[in-house]
Amino acid sequence: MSKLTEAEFESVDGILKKLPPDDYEKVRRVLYGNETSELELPEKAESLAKSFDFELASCKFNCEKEELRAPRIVRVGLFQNKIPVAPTEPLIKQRDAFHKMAEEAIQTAAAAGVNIFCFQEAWNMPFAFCTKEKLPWTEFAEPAENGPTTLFLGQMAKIHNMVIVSSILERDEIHGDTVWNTAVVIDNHGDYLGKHRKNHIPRIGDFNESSYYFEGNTGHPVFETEFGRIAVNICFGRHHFLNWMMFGINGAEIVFNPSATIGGISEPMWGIEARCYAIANNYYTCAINRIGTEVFPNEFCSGDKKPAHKEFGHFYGSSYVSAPNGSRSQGLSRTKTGLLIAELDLNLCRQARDKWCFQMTQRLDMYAESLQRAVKLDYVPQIIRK
Ligand SMILES: NC(=O)NCCC(=O)O
Repeated sequence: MSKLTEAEFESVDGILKKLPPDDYEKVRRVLYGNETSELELPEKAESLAKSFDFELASCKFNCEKEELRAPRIVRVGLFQNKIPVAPTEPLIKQRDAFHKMAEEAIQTAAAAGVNIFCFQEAWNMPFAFCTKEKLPWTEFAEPAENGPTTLFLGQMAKIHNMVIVSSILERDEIHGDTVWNTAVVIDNHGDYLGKHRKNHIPRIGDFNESSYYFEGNTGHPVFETEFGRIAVNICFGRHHFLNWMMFGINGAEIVFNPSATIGGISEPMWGIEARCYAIANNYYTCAINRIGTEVFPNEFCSGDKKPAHKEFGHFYGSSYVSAPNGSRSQGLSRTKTGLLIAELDLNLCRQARDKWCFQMTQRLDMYAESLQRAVKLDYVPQIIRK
């Protein structure tokens, strides 16, 4: 079933581009908004991507020049990947393979001038929560501040003067060895800047992660980096509009959404959600999804009356970037490991705010007061009846 799905088609954009050019341009404008262009990437980036067998795509968003503020140009790199070796391999072999793949991706991103690089959710392990088994999978959990992956990426960040957002399974050794789903932000000097723990934990289909970790307790941090103010809304958090809103209220200019999701659950929503909240909050959003079908050693059930199985569907990639004015990049492939480079001018956030006045018209005080009442046990919904 999933093999068939994987082979189904390469990308939505690939199909759209089969339209006659005039028709394509009309459809593109309505579906994707303001025109964007491709970047001219250095030959080195192209040849590295080719040698590592990644798709390499790019997008530049247009922004008006201002007289009093200089442009604030930032390049982001979104990396979507298959697992490089099977989940049946020894863990150390798996971890080394993930790190090798990361090094190749970051090297390629550096050659393309990337300032901020972001991985998909739990990028350095198979997405094994569907199995409901603890060992060996919880062995992948490591301290956010100084675990082997953070230390390794710290070196990469320093060498390449790049901020790196690394979404991993965290082991909090100080607080009872608890496990969390966490995004670690490493600054461009290679130092740990901070972390954010996934706020909303799915309980849908095989995405039943709640027996591994609890809902995050780190609020909605925005990380001030040399390349702009960034935040991370991890996977299932993208369905929660208040989650997105709080990152905006705290001043985010780019919100990354590292994800792991399969076609059977979310594909029709994928292109809408991160883009919708870029519009609502007038910041850039970067949605990154993993790729491929992961086959686990033991069968597991999905609670859907179907026979037990060893995999739960195809992760469809399709990573993309949306701008504060609603325009968006094309998506990466549904089937290939890939790197999307997008050039953003952060001035567009304020330009979109001045145009649409969403912040001025949003009436937060009214909703704060209504929500205060709505969460009370004795709340009576405001319904008018005859
Ligand atoms: N990893 C994760 O939260 N997946 C949930 C499925 C979805 O939100 O599409």
